[in-house]
Amino acid sequence: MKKILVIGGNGQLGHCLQKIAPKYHNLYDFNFTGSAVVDITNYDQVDEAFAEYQPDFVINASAYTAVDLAEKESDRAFAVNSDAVGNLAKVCKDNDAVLIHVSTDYVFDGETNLNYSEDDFTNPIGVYGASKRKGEELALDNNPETVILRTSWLYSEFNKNFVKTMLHLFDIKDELGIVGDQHGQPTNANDLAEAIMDIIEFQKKTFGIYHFSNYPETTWFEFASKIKEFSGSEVNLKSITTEEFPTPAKRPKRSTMSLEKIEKDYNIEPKHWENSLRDCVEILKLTNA
Ligand SMILES: NC(=O)C1=CN([C@@H]2O[C@H](COP(=O)(O)OP(=O)(O)OC[C@H]3O[C@@H](n4cnc5c(N)ncnc54)[C@H](OP(=O)(O)O)[C@@H]3O)[C@@H](O)[C@H]2O)C=CC1
Ligand SMILES: Cc1cn([C@H]2C[C@H](O)[C@@H](COP(=O)(O)OP(=O)(O)O[C@H]3O[C@@H](C)C(=O)[C@@H](O)[C@H]3O)O2)c(=O)[nH]c1=O
Repeated sequence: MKKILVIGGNGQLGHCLQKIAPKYHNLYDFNFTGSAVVDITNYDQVDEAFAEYQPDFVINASAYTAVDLAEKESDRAFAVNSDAVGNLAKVCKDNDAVLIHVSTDYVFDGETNLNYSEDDFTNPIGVYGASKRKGEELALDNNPETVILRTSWLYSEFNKNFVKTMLHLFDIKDELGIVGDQHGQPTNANDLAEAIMDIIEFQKKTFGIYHFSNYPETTWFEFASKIKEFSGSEVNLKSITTEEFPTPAKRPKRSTMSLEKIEKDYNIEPKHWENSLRDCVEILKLTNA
């Protein structure tokens, strides 16, 4: 049986992978590790994990994802999102394991009206995006046979994310201002977990950078408006500008990504974000999470 090692197994994506793992129990032996057991910046722990689990595939679901805090904790962000990823790619190469790594739309500056393709020029405007971009480069330099999935605006029923933040704020506020001039593609992390498994299952693998998200594009305001609709909240939402919601880190104005390459090479069709959002809000309503 092929073995899959998941690093960052307690994060949002890690939980979604844990959720679908039972579907594959006849095909793959999964090992989920959290940062307490495998700290990706501790290269000895990474080596020990490879020696113990001898994985055929490694999914890197770990990352430093605090976009605003990264502006102050740049060293930590680069250690986790760049250097450790470069090391992991090298260890995968040395051990004949295929690395599936996850990156972000925040590698782009967002100053375009078009959907970014995988080859488009990157120009991160914050520390988090810069650290993720450096991780992409180091991974591919050290191991060209790495699959990098760039995704965007992830949410799910697990951990902290925009959907859960909104539902919480809807409960405690009468009115909320949400930025309406930043465009992107919300993505249910459960769909990302499925796409990762589809790639692992795909026989004729191709490597490099792929974009994966739900589609089409929207704004944070429209996204919040649908969360409101699906949850049945009575909150009053107001579309505001980026300038009216100052944050320590800048966010791209339009980081929308073309999804053609993954469809062509891996036969993975994107799902409409509203359908995937509806599923998530239903789960959250049922579980009161
Ligand atoms: N969230 C989003 O909106 C988006 C995320 N992405 C990318 O998707 C991937 C998954 O993100 P998501 O699941 O949301 O992230 P989360 O923040 O939910 O989870 C990240 C996980 O990484 C772990 N981690 C942090 N530092 C280390 C470390 N040194 N060693 C091992 N594990 C560590 C954390 O564990 P612990 O807390 O125990 O330290 C946490 O469980 C990441 O690569 C992220 O950059 C891309 C686009 C959007
Ligand atoms: C809470 C809140 C946020 N906002 C805005 C701020 C920001 O522009 C936008 C989203 O805010 P958040 O801080 O939740 O999202 P942010 O951390 O920027 O999300 C990003 O996370 C990283 C990890 C990624 O890789 C990206 O793809 C993206 O998902 O919503 C409001 O306008 N009103 C509000 O009440």
